[in-house]
Amino acid sequence: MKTPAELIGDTDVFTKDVDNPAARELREMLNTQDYVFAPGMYHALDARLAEMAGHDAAYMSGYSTVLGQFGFPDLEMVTMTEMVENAKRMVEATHLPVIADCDTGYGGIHNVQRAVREYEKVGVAAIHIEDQVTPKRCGHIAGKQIIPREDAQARFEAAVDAKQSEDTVIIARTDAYGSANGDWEEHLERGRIYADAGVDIVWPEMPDPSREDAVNYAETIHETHPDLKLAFNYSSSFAWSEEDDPLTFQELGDLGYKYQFITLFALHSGAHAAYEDMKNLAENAEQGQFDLEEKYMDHETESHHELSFVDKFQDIEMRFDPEARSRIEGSEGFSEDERDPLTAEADGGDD
Ligand SMILES: O=CC(=O)O
Repeated sequence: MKTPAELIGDTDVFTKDVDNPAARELREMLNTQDYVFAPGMYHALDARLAEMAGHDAAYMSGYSTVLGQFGFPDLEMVTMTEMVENAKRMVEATHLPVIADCDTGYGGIHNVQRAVREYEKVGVAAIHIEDQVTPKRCGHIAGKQIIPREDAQARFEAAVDAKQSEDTVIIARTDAYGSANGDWEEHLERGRIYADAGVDIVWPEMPDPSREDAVNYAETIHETHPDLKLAFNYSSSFAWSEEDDPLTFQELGDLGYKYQFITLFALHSGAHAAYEDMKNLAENAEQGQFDLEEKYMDHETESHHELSFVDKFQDIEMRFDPEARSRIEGSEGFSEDERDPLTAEADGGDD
């Protein structure tokens, strides 16, 4: 028999070592590449597509998740549990390290610590936490406000302290510049304070795509923290293509913005494509399907059966179920030998 006090002893019962190989891989890339880039996305298939397309990492963007999975604006209406669940699905769907949005940490110090651990448990390589009040809002929706410096420092110290794997990467975002109660000097000072709190990367959220601000921030903070890695949001809220001379990824990498991402890249890409194709279908009936097939036949994304690794799952069936082989061979539909579901003579795999 033990008392609760004896049970907890000198150790924190909530602390369990976690191995985080994805975080080690991300750290290795951050230390050796000019920069690490991740497209923003919100679901498992996009994470797999990012890997197929040759990206370094997959970024579970908060805005993408709340809009893509719930249809909400980015106003912290989705819970930590729902965010972690989404991150878990993405981690399981790809070999890429996943960097995930952890908003404000979802409450006070205990919530922040729990959030760090929950994300680690599902295999996320890195999370970012910001210094806005809870509930937060997208950095580019008017009305954002930051918590006092001391509270923010405590938030980040608690996040670093909560890590179960020393490899897990903590990114501290400051929203000071462009908020209702912050300014440029606060933006810089908070970056320094968060770096001193032990975070791995500082993300200064910028209100516009200004080169001057990006350069100024990096040069100024590196005067006091020369080795500090920065993150840069090549934000989907800006019209980069309308800039006369937009910042380039390489230029940002040279400035020390070692982690770069485009928040809603896959969401915009998917929304645009799906809307146009659905409009065509609404206007032109089956011709809409013929036109879509023309776009994806013979393309890497042609087969949903291949994208979902059906043959691997059929192999597993055949290993564990003695009747699976004859069932698969004696029926119609996609199997390893019948790889092209669109042109297969007998195709029952139509879902
Ligand atoms: O903070 C970034 C995002 O929500 O995508």
